[in-house]
Amino acid sequence: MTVSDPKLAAQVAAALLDCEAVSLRPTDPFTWASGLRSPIYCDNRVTLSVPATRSLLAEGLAALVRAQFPEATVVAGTATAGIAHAALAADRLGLPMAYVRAAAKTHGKGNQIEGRIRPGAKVVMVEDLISTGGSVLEAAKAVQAAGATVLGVIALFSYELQAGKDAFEAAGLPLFTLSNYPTLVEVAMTEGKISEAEEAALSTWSADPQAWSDAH
Ligand SMILES: O=P(O)(O)OC[C@H]1O[C@H](OP(=O)(O)OP(=O)(O)O)[C@H](O)[C@@H]1O
Ligand SMILES: O=C(O)c1cc(=O)[nH]c(=O)[nH]1
Repeated sequence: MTVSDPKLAAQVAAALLDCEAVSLRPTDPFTWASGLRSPIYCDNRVTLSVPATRSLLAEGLAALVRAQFPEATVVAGTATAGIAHAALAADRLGLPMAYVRAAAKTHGKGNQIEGRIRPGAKVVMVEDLISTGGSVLEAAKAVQAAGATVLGVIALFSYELQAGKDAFEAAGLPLFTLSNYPTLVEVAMTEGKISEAEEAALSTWSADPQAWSDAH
């Protein structure tokens, strides 16, 4: 898991805080896609409603593809929250775009992959947010099963959980993100957007998210 530009990581963290994408609810925890319960939720979907932030993220993702995966032939979003960001980045890159559902449709064409990913394509997966990595890595498996090569994953944000790091290592896929949890907390503290008590609570959670989840 790599943040390639610390200055951009801080800028993206500040933008997420500014558009109120980040919520803290320690006494009424969020349930994540993985089933983990958490005191924090980062709703990157709201960035689509803020043009300046949306552009910052799209430019950042496109730059990641140019720098890390110049051989990419397709940009593929993970349904649903990764789709729009993949489309915005693909448009800037002039590359084909597709998206991958969590499961194949049970009607219509029965597709899991929408748009075209041909055998031999070199695909960069786009996700909005990485917690355990389960969603995007399942989507990557569908792309591989279609005969394409997955070069790696890019995302707006990662919690940097050990479970996520292990999952990417096991899948043999590199992950590059625009920002991450440590940067978010640092910027939130510097800007006075979280109190010392909230920082301490988040620190307890991030030291062992599974234990925190089990206890809540
Ligand atoms: O790394 P993971 O543990 O898989 O968690 C992250 C995933 O969870 C969220 O999706 P969600 O399932 O809430 O659906 P959505 O994208 O349709 O909003 C998010 O958009 C990621 O896809
Ligand atoms: O793991 C998740 O489901 C998740 C966490 C988070 O902070 N934001 C989000 O959209 N999903």
